[in-house]
Amino acid sequence: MIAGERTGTAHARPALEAVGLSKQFGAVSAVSDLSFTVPAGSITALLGPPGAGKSTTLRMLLGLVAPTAGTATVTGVPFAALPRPAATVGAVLDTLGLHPRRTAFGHLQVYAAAAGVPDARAHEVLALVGLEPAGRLQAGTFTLDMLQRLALAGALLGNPRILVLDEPATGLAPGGAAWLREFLRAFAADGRTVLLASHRLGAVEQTADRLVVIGDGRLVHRCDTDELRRSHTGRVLVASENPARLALALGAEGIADARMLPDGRLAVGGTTEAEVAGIAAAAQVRTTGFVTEHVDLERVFEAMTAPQYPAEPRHPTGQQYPTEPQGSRR
Ligand SMILES: Nc1ncnc2c1ncn2[C@@H]1O[C@H](COP(=O)(O)OP(=O)(O)OP(=O)(O)O)[C@@H](O)[C@H]1O
Repeated sequence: MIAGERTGTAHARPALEAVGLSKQFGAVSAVSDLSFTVPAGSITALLGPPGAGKSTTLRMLLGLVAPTAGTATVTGVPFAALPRPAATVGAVLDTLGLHPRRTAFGHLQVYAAAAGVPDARAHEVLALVGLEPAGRLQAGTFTLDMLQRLALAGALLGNPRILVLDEPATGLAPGGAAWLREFLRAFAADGRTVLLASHRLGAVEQTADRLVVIGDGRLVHRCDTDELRRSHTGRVLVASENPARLALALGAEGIADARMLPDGRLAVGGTTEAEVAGIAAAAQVRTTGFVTEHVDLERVFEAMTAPQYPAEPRHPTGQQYPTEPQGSRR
């Protein structure tokens, strides 16, 4: 079970939850029987290739798209039933819809009125996202980085407990991704919750502590980010004078993942060069060379969702590519 998954206690009520969620747009199945939870206090990433159904899922959670089947809840109730939605959940789904001549502060004033918060809060959120100096500039002059920050400021107006962000790192200037990571970590540090959607694991790997991977609208994989890293730690390739004896020595130390390569080297998983060197020295096996192979987690993610990269345009009948993603059988 993933850390924070439902345990049956009142405290475990998830911040966001999808149960059997499906959305059909005409002949297109955008989301199919999708279930996952976003525990309070977590930073959860909804990952999937373009067209996997991430935005549709976020929109269903936010009550902007009606599910064809299943339920989407925020703190246990449908979005529409939230007594104070702006104080519960803030969202950035895109950075469009801004009037180019209106200032950043002017935009936030409009949203503040809608959220029922005073104008002073607009200054606060501009400062929170590092945009205070640009508050009086027209949005039409903004870079994509500034537009992303302005959209985030808007989502923060109601001081929500939950943030839902679609591709929040897109267009951020150099250093912006690190800034966003620190911002979201601080946001979650006091028990608040973040759900962010991305098509790239690399964009969220350092930020999210949980991953929900979808492909073709279906759940493909769910895990803690640490768990994914631990299960793909790479290998140490070691050349030695007596690989069989080294393998025995490693096994005696609980390192069982050692395979002989055709060139006579041992490929050892779940360890480090230093550890293998120490065990070899203790077993009096002379080593003659080490190479550490690192795993590219982005490739692991791509492999999970590979069947969802159709060569041809998506076909509603699903006949041009597998209808059941490989990973969904896990
Ligand atoms: N309003 C709509 N009408 C018809 N089809 C839609 C609509 N919205 C989304 N779709 C389709 O549903 C599927 C999932 O789209 P969605 O935007 O949810 O995926 P996504 O994972 O967010 O993709 P991206 O990363 O490209 O935004 C796609 O095939 C898309 O074309």
